[in-house]
Amino acid sequence: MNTLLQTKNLTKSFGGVVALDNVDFSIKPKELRCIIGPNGAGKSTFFRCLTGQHIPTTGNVFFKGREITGRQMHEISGCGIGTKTQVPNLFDDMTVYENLWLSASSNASKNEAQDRISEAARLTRTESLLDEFPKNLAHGLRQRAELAMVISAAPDLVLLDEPAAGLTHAETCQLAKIIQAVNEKSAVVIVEHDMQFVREIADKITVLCQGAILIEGSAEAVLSDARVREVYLGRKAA
Ligand SMILES: Nc1ncnc2c1ncn2[C@@H]1O[C@H](COP(=O)(O)OP(=O)(O)OP(=O)(O)O)[C@@H](O)[C@H]1O
Repeated sequence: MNTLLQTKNLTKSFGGVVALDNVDFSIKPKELRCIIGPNGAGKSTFFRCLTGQHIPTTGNVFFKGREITGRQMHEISGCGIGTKTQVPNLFDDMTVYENLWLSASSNASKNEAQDRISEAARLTRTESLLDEFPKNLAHGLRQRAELAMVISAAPDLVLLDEPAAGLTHAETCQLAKIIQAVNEKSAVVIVEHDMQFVREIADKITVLCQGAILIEGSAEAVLSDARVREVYLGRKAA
């Protein structure tokens, strides 16, 4: 299987605003892709059309060759797509372990779920947090626990919406390493504003601008492209 996720002519309009305009996008299994773009480029809309938070106006989304266009979030996660939005997904009154158990046991036997939790905690370096309640965790630790919950379901694809938001520099560097470890098992698509984080982690980048793909390619080629500097990075990048 060469393509894990694919969109064809993906379009989303809000009244007269075309937020996403005929986007053809694809990623391979185990790929790590960052999606960047200026404010209003359509990044969140694209992310939400993949996760089931938005129903596309026209166009299609395929995952492992099966059409998933317009399916609900729980159906999409059941197909093997794990999503971490900016909205907290941990239950505050359950321990981190219990949260991970909910995710891991949804589609696995008891033993397998236990193994998945151990692996998710190891990859996200949350072993010492398993008995904690999420409400008592500082932002950076909570973000790691949230990621652990997502990967406890052993998804083939992990979608992350601005995972570095609100993190310190040290936490951001650590998150980059954690995501690279997660990427050894799953493909990862990241929508991100933090360019330092993108530079650190990105292998391949897709740039959205005015709802369409402006350019995509290796991080080096994309970040040095004049059009990208103009629309996204501006003079600061010079
Ligand atoms: N629910 C909505 N109703 C109306 N217009 C919307 C809605 N969501 C997004 N838009 C519009 O669609 C366009 C794309 O917005 P979107 O939030 O996807 O961009 P973005 O790249 O994620 O921006 P940002 O980086 O600022 O978060 C913008 O013009 C925005 O105003």
